[in-house]
Amino acid sequence: MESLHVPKVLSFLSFSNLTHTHLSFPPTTYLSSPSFWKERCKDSSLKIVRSGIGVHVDSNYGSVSTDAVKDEKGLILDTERDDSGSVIGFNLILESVSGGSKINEPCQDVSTDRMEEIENINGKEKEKARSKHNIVFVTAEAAPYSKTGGLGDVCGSLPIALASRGHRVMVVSPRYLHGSPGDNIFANVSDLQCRIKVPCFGDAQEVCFYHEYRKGVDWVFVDHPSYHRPGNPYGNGHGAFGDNQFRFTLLSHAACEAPLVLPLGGYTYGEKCLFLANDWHAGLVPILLAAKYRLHGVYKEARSVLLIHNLAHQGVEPAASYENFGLPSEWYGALEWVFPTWARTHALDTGLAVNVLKGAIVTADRILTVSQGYAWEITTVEGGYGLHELLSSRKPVLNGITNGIDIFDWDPSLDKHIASPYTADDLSGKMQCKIALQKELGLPIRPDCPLIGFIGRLDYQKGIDLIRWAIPELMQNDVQFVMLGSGDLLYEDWMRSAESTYRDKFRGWVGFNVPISHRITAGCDILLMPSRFEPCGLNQLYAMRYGTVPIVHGTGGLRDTVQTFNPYVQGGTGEGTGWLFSPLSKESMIAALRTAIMTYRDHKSSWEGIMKRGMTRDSTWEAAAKKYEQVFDWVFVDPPYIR
Ligand SMILES: Nc1ncnc2c1ncn2[C@@H]1O[C@H](COP(=O)(O)OP(=O)(O)O[C@H]2O[C@H](CO)[C@@H](O)[C@H](O)[C@H]2O)[C@@H](O)[C@H]1O
Repeated sequence: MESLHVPKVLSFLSFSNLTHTHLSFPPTTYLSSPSFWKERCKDSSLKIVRSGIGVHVDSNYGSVSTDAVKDEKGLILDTERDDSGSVIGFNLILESVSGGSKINEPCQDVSTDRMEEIENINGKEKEKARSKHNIVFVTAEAAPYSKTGGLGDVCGSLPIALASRGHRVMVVSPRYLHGSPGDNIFANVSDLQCRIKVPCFGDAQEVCFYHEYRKGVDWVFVDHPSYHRPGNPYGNGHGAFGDNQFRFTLLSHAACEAPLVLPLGGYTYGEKCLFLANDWHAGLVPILLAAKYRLHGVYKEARSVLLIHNLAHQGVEPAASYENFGLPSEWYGALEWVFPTWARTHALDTGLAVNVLKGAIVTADRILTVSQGYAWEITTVEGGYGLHELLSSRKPVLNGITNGIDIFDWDPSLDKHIASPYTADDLSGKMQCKIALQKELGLPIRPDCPLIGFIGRLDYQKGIDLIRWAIPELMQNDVQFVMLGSGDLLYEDWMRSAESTYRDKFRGWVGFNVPISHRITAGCDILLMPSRFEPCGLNQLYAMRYGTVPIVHGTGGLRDTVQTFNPYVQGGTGEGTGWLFSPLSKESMIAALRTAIMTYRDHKSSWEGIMKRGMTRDSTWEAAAKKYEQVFDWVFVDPPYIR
């Protein structure tokens, strides 16, 4: 997907300087808070127009703060002046209303109008969070603006769910332009006319911000020429972009500035916010909070949560590139990463590298993954990708919350991409979808023939090699098989050749196509997911919602979300929503498929029961959002992990 893929077994890395207890940096020699503002302003085209009790900062669009400044106890002091401007008193303002600052007005919370707008999303009263936070998602992808996989889906829908529960939510992501009609997705974003300079890669890099307020969420896009090129967010047909470290360093720096400098809806988010850093691309965010901002008295009340969607990608770069991050040199140890001898390329290779995700793990206030099963797996040698010891050391603050899905985007009764709508009460439309899919793909139209689907990145993670290995045997059965995916060129070529080998049974659609993914999800009877590891997995959730029965390897989030069919319980009606197989072998996968096909053919009512249980299962973000809120409450109870 992106950056360096870290070899699976890195169990004997140097862990010196890695854990919290090992983090020891020289005492800070940084300037106090007002001076820091001066420093920031030098870097970021903001300028101090007056200093004294308070700090006034001017940017391209106006003055950000007022006389208000935090004292040691976390209260806000607002000065009261007479007509001549002399200070005649101070007012204490409670923390709870210190959410952000309106340009040229005293600090106060987000406006009531705006809150009501957030509350009325989807036109119905929603259950509200007990305590509301200013939340800043930082992510390389957010659907519908950008998506290569599940990260985009989650960052496109979880923020909306949280906003609808009363939180103030901003998503910061790059403004990718590819020079294609797809760029139209940014048609409604507006230039905030805010340019800042961020210190990294040996210079002050200028970025600017675009914005769209949609579904209660502030979608903020960082703009820089390095985000404008053909391909996907991480690379093109020639592989990953060589400057991804630069592109995502920019993103993280810009995201840290956004709550301070962007007057969204008239108010900045302010310093008391919660950063949700997604995967390694945003991994610098918790590091910057600890290494730069907090040391200068900024973001002392902010917290960071690292949300791991996939531990296999860590943002590993040569050690010499450390200076590019714009971090103090004494923080090198937080990102230091040493490859084992066998993974080095030549005799003089010392194996020294820097690892952004590792840095985030040792600085974030809490860590989350996208299922409970995966939260445990990443603390094991097999699932930890070299980081298991470090993650184990942070177990007290490590949790897993299973992803939800966007139930409006993925709703078979409303889906505009599919041939015919259907519901759990009336499944007739599903057969129409199957016939339409067979027709579209040029397969023989055979309503009774089990149609098996696969959707996903053609990647080692997804067990695509197992499918390739199993296809000759599977194709001896009376089944049809449809695959949609892109990625590894070897497997793209194999899909094309399998199509000509099994003309009446196999179709391989090479590419990334959202409407087709909906049609496959609706038209197939079975969805196969032999993932080697799967932090959560979304396709099995979509499949169940569409009455398509998942057959999955029992790992991570797949094991947490799919329940194997058991016909002997519930008075003979059975329970379960699909089949889990284990171990990950061709034999066990084919055995599970055979069981499913036999059930499909010979036990129609059992099959319908499996479909309906899947369709009515709760996969909403609403349930997941409540669990996120619990973690948000915990993170604010604890002091910052690195102070
Ligand atoms: N060729 C194609 N055309 C159209 N759509 C395609 C496609 N290939 C994939 N998709 C779509 O991309 C998404 C993939 O989501 P997944 O959760 O299955 O995997 P991914 O590994 O990207 O995400 C990582 O992050 C997510 C989110 O946390 C975790 O669920 C997951 O386990 C983890 O690996 C789905 O919406 C799927 O339909």
